Amino acid sequence: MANLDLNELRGEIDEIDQALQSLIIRRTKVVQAVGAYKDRMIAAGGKVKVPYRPAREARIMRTLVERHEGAFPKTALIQIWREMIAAGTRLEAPYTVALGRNADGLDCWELARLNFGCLNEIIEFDTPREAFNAVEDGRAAVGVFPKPQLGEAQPWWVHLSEQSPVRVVSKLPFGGRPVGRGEDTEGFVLAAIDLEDSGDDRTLFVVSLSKEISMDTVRKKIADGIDGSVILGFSDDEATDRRFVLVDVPGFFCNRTNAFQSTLDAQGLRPESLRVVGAYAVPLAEDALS
Ligand SMILES: O=C(O)C(=O)C[C@]1(C(=O)O)C=C[C@@H](O)C=C1
Repeated sequence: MANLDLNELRGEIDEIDQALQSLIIRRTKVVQAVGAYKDRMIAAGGKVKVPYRPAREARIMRTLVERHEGAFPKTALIQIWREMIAAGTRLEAPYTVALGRNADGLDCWELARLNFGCLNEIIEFDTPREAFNAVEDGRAAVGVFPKPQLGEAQPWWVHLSEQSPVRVVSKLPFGGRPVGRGEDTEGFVLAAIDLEDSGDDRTLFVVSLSKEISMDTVRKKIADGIDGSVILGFSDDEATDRRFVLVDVPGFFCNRTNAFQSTLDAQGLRPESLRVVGAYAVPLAEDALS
């Protein structure tokens, strides 16, 4: 009798597996149609050639987590979709990942593997400049770089210049950390794509200020001006008296740089220049995943 029940249950699992597989086959055909649409846009002169759309992915993941129920862990659910999305994106265009490390040798290999799936090649580079170049010249579709550290030497984000189409487009981990190695790492994804609003985002600015203003003053004034803003890094320009500061601001500010400029002016910081260097979907909170 027990055996009979087991066979019945396994029969039901087989049925479910087949239904899931049929849906994956169907989803893949739709993703290929999206790829063909993007190809037509590129042929018509569209400049964005990388199929990665992190804002759309963030919306998909948030919806999955919101409607989930039952015992299956949400982080594992997300990982199933990560594999599906990464494998499908690869059908749209080559999807190589450039891995940047910081001056301490830290990288985000585990985060890159989890986010971009088991199939995509991860190329490791010795310097942030080399990894950045690979994204810029199209040898890699995306780059994964460790979260900047305050006061670090040669930060990678100084390469996000006005002349470069490369931007920060996503933060990792988005939903669920690696278990064990890499569990404490955080990173940013870089790509040469347009910044899109996911509905819950943060924006990264590089602000050029006089070195005469102390970092304590900068920190205090920016924190007073914008609730929830964080300074992620700073880098002194050797040749001038300028200092570049990387500021992470809540909200999607890409079309509203004036608002940020006015806030800094009101705080008396008067930046010489101010640029958006990225925007990213706010990752899922740990408690939303439990
Ligand atoms: O919606 C798109 O633009 C797609 O290419 C489809 C898809 C997906 O598999 O759902 C794949 C890659 C993108 O990063 C986002 C979503």
